[in-house]
Amino acid sequence: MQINIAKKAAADKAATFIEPGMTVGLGTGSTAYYVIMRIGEMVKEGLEIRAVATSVESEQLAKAQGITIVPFAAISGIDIDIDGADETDIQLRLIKGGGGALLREKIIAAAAGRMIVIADESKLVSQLGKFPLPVEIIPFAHELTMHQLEKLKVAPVLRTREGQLFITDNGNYIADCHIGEIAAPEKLHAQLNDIPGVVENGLFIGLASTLIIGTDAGEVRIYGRQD
Ligand SMILES: O=C[C@H](O)[C@H](O)[C@H](O)COP(=O)(O)O
Repeated sequence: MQINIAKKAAADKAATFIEPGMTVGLGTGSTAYYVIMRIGEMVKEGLEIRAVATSVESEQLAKAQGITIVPFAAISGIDIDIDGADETDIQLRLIKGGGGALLREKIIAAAAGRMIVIADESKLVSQLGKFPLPVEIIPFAHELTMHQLEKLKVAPVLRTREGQLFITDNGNYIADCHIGEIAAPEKLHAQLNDIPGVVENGLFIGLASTLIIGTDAGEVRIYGRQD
């Protein structure tokens, strides 16, 4: 596999914020892949941490790297969560869920003392919305839920994979909403989650405190909390 220098640079920097004894939230996606690999190296070098994962895929990758995954019943909190994003603005508002992991990602981000977002430069936008906003909906009467989404004029399209409906780790569907520029993300977030049948949407607002952008030259820029 060809290494993505920008994603790896952001991930390697994020891993430096991990301290011994921490409980770490592991994100999902091609950028989170690099941080899981880096944490795996650190564990092999003697770092003692425990982790929880935001997807089955990340849990399997972490275990394969020797990272200890603990059950949620065994922890009282999460010190740090490191995850990617499909889009981020300068205020650290995010669109997530391109890989379908948004619900578990948001549960873990909300429970974490700190969320660090890692991304390459292409993810940093002046206004959210070019990337279709993923909305997780339950299968029961999903046709009705889709009608409710249509009333909001968000142009929802049920996600498919290889001709079949995409199913999340939670057994739900994803409606990708083709909105264009989202003028008021906070308002839209509330409107979407007000629809019965919507489990969660991919707008992450007020959750991230640090954004690490990696560049193709292998450098990083940090936004938000720096320490
Ligand atoms: O559901 C997937 C997650 O929200 C990912 O964090 C997001 O899609 C970014 O993934 P990637 O780093 O592969 O662009």
